[in-house]
Amino acid sequence: MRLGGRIQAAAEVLEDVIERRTPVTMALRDWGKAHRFAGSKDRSAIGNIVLDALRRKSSIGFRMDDLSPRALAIGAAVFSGGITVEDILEQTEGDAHFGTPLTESQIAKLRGQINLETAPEWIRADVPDWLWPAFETNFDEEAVIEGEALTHRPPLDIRANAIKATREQLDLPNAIPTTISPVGMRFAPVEGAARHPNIQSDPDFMTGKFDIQDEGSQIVSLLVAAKPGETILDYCAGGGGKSLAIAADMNNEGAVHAFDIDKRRLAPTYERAMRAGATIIKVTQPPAKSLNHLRGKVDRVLVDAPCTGVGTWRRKPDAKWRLTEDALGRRMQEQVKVLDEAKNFVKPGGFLFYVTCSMLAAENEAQVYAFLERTSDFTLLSAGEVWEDRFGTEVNKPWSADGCTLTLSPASTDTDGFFFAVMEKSA
Ligand SMILES: C[S@@+](CC[C@H](N)C(=O)[O-])C[C@H]1O[C@@H](n2cnc3c(N)ncnc32)[C@H](O)[C@@H]1O
Repeated sequence: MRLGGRIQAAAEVLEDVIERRTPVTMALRDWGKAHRFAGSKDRSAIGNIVLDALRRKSSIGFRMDDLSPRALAIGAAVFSGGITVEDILEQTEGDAHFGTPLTESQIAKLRGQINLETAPEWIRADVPDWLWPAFETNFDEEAVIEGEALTHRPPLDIRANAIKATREQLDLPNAIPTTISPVGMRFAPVEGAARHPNIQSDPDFMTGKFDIQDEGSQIVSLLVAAKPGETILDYCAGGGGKSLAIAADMNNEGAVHAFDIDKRRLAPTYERAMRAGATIIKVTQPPAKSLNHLRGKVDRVLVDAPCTGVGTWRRKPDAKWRLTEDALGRRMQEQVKVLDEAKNFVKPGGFLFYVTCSMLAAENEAQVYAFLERTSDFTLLSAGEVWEDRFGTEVNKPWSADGCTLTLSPASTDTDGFFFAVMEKSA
């Protein structure tokens, strides 16, 4: 396919996502099925334009003075994808697949006629307007920087599985060591139409020497600071990503109980633990009463709570525009529930960790403070001290709204957004 066909295809996929509210992965898959002639390079080029357009929907719409799927696709190709107006003019001349040629007005806008600096802050930050007050309250003068950093293409991070290999032993050309996690390697964000290597077919992946995990997720798992021989409960384990990281950090000695209310989400954990050789992971299927034998006995309980996923907007940009106040409210209710359930497993003198991949105070600090209000036997500890114990003082520090909890973000730590708090149960 030529450039014009790719841009037009991206516009069709965007129409499906924006106007019919189809999830972007499904819309791209459906397009691929209906256009089997398109090669893998075309698919990745189209995917990049679509995802870039969704990451920067507001700011591209402002700069193009047009929020239509076609304007967003053209704008994304130029403002994010490294394609010049001249490229488009030259390569689409007489190309029926591109549809209507660029107008004079579009050309002027693509050349920067409209200054983004004149836009309201929520547009410059590409944060939905209804969420902007919450974002501003949390990040104050950094709010635009934090929002804008969530519009960049993400890197691809892997975690060396210490049970089987160090990161130095992995053969991953083009990956560089992550700067905070001592077990991570990073493939830089792709440029233009490129895509990340398919590392799932790498022999070291298939034999469990590494797993795919964002550095932020690695970091919060390391901040649990689990010691070999301890008993850990990962109460919202999902597919087991953090259980695996914790088991490796414990040198595969002790026990990591992986539980999730949703057994379909938990299912991949069996196979992943086997591949990683993480024999200390014990998967417990719902209902939660199967965990009764652990009540009051666990050294460290991790609550990786269900949340809006604001911190993952770089990877799932359609979620940004799909999010509603109702959905946020539902997640907040679930967060109260998981904290109140999980706390019962912590032994006296043990620790409760509250983690989300959100960057909204309502799901983060506010949940922790409300929990401490209604629970008398937990004390909030300084997560900053845990951070320094683990990572020292030289690396990029996360944001902290209160000096006690931590918020990792693309802008502060060059990771996905994550919130981390640690509470100790009185002895
Ligand atoms: C953010 S995801 C966890 C991701 C996972 N820890 C990982 O690292 O891949 C939140 C999980 O909480 C689970 N969950 C929601 N309510 C729950 C509850 N009451 N008890 C246990 N798990 C719950 C959801 O099913 C979901 O898998």
